[in-house]
Amino acid sequence: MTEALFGPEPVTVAPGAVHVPGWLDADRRRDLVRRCREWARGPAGMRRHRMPRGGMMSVEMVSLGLHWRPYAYSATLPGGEPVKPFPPLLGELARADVAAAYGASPPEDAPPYDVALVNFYAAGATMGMHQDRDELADAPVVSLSLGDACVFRFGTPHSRGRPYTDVELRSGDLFVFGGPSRLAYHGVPRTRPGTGDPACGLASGRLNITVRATGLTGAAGPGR
Ligand SMILES: O=C(O)CCC(=O)C(=O)O
Ligand SMILES: [Fe+2]
Repeated sequence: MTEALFGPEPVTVAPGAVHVPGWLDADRRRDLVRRCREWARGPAGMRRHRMPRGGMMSVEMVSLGLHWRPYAYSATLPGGEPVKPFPPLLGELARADVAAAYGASPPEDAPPYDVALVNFYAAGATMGMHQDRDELADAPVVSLSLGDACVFRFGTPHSRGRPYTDVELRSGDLFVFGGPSRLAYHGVPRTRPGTGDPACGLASGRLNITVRATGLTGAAGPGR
């Protein structure tokens, strides 16, 4: 493996969209899985959202910093309970992730990372093609994958259909999408049960963490 010899090499999938295979080392993977388990616990734990047309999402998710539901952020959960705080560690990690993907740190005055969505894919769970467009800030979205591998479908900002690239995301991989790809359609048409990484502490299923800058937690936003 050249990765073992040279370390993780970024692969540009589309302008501003970079895949860094094998980015998280084993200690970081284990630590993130342990943290995800804490974040997943109730109260304010993982839930499946109903889509506007009535169907349920197959992915379970919890958000940190602000509550996300299709398709908006709010400062509290629907029952008024507080949202789990955004962990500073994820903000620091996201900045390091952007630097690893783009070869340059985000500018000092970049909008701060303030929200993370933690998704759990049990066997059979999928995510349809969508844009991440509920954020006001244009900072790149940072995505970290743990556990089972998946097919991550990455398209263009223009349509949920072709052209797109299918990227295999494995445990420890980083994917960053910003710039001209910030609003690209993307989704997870399948995971690959049994291809995971039991040493990271996840016996089955796939975890994905996306870290985002919403531009909403300043004075005027719902995070106030
Ligand atoms: O699970 C993934 O890799 C993608 C997740 C995603 O697109 C999202 O949470 O908006
Ligand atoms: Fe997304």
